[in-house]
Amino acid sequence: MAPKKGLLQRLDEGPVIVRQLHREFLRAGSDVMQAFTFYASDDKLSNRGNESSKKYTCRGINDAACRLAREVAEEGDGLVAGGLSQTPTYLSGLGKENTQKEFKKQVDVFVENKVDFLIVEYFEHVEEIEWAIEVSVKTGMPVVASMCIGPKGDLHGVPAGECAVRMAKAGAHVVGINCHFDPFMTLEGLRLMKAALDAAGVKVHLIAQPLALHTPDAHKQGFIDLPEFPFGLEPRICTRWDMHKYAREAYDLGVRYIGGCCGFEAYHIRAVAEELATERGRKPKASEKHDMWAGGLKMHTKPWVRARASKEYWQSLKPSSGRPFCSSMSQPDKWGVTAGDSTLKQKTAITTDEEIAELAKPRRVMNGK
Ligand code: MET
Ligand SMILES: [Zn+2]
Repeated sequence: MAPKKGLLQRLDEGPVIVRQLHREFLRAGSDVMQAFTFYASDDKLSNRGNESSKKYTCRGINDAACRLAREVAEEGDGLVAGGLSQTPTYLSGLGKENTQKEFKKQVDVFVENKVDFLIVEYFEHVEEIEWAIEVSVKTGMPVVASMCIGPKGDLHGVPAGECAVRMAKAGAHVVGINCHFDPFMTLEGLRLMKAALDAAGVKVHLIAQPLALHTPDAHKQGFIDLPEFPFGLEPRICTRWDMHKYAREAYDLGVRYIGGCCGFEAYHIRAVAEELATERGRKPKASEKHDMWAGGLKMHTKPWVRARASKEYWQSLKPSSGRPFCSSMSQPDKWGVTAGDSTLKQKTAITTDEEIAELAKPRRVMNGK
């Protein structure tokens, strides 16, 4: 008889690869191995509606993710964080008790795995994140809370500053913004948060985990409404030089948890860590084979490329896109722009075949025809 498979083997969809992904970021300078637990609540996993998803449970995924993150964190001096995010239960209007039950199941696994802290992230509604913070602080662990909002506030119309104050008052030790907007729009939102926290006399640390994508044309709901979301966003990717600028601006603003969300690759994090090497008192491991500010180009065979081995050159570069028929800005999806305050409303607003057909049409661009 074949031996029974253990949990990790049953969930074996490439733990080697997951470990390696953590490892790349650890070497690039990440202090935190954030376990891959995003959206891994039971209600979300069963929401996926396909047969194969049934083998994935909140407990199974979160447990395996925590173990893998810890294994790699121990290869350096990394911390492990377990993350919670928004739930279908909240969006379906099923109320506080049911929503908190979903959070509690995830948090229990994080407690059992002795993660170093919790990240409550990617919430569009401040009310829901308050419920998540409430459950999280009961563990006694440090709680980081970030919303996927921009300078225009949450999807119920609560301003960014007020969201920050409410997250802090709910008990979060670090508050801020993740995902949905580019680094510079995210920092705009954080400026508003900082001002409101200062005005309210509330002392907490700040976190930024922006996209590694330029989104100057995004509206209230961020990159979700861009026509390129989610599979055509590559032309918007930030360069490592954008990340140097982001890291410096974030630090100067007083942000001390400076990270990244969708689109970030290890080299982006290395740029952040190198920009702040003096403040951090060290360079990342990956910098042993990487000269800052393109120093390695001094060895290039072509003299005009050798001439680019300078901070000034890369800091002032305006990179071309190489796409002559593309505009720099898109027209965000009209549902995201106009549907207003709640994702719930947006979901129910789109009902007819005509509306769906309209949505599927290629989007016009702002500067073109
Ligand atoms: C859509 S935001 C995703 C956040 C999560 N921490 C992740 O990196 O997967
Ligand atoms: Zn993201």
